[in-house]
Amino acid sequence: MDAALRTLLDGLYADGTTHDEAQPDRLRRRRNLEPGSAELLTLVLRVAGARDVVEIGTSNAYSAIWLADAVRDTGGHVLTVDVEEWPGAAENLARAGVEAVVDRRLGDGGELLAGLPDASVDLLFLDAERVEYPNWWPHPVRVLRPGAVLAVDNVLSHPDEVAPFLALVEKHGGFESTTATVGKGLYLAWYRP
Ligand SMILES: C[S@@+](CC[C@H](N)C(=O)[O-])C[C@H]1O[C@@H](n2cnc3c(N)ncnc32)[C@H](O)[C@@H]1O
Repeated sequence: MDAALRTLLDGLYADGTTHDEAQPDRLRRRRNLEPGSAELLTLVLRVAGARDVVEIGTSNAYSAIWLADAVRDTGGHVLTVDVEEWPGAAENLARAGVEAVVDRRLGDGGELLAGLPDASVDLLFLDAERVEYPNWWPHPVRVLRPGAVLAVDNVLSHPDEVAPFLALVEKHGGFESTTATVGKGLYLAWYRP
């Protein structure tokens, strides 16, 4: 990542932290991915050579910018979806100069996944309302290509909320996984069906 983009991202993260500290309603907070988690996730993306990347939970596009910068190295693109139009999302993608590799949609993550073809995604990042993930089954796994990466944030900060989804993944089988003790806990799994 070039220094100018990192400066922009650091500014967005700092602004988001200030914003969220002053916002009592959890659902109105931006809840941006922690920088350490973004660094690890995008390193994994690059090492995996992931090209078709899907993010559920755009917020103001902080993590989408990280993903977009990484897919420029793999020749890929990012499809990111959110149920809400967050202030700043479009502007932030433009400021970062990554619009060409990002398809930003408004809608439900589960519906988006249900509409994707089988085995069409190289990296799926789930960063939305965690208790909804089991309702999306089997699509989070159905859409993964062999060798794809499944990433889920907040695994250590909200273990009870992600447990039902991770239990489905475990029961399905075919994953080599770990939870990185970075940020709020980033679950990373490699898919070998
Ligand atoms: C933790 S924030 C995402 C943060 C973002 N990934 C970042 O790092 O900047 C969670 C987001 O999920 C969105 N969301 C909640 N339920 C959703 C759903 N069913 N489908 C898509 N997005 C959803 C919320 O509107 C919110 O913007």
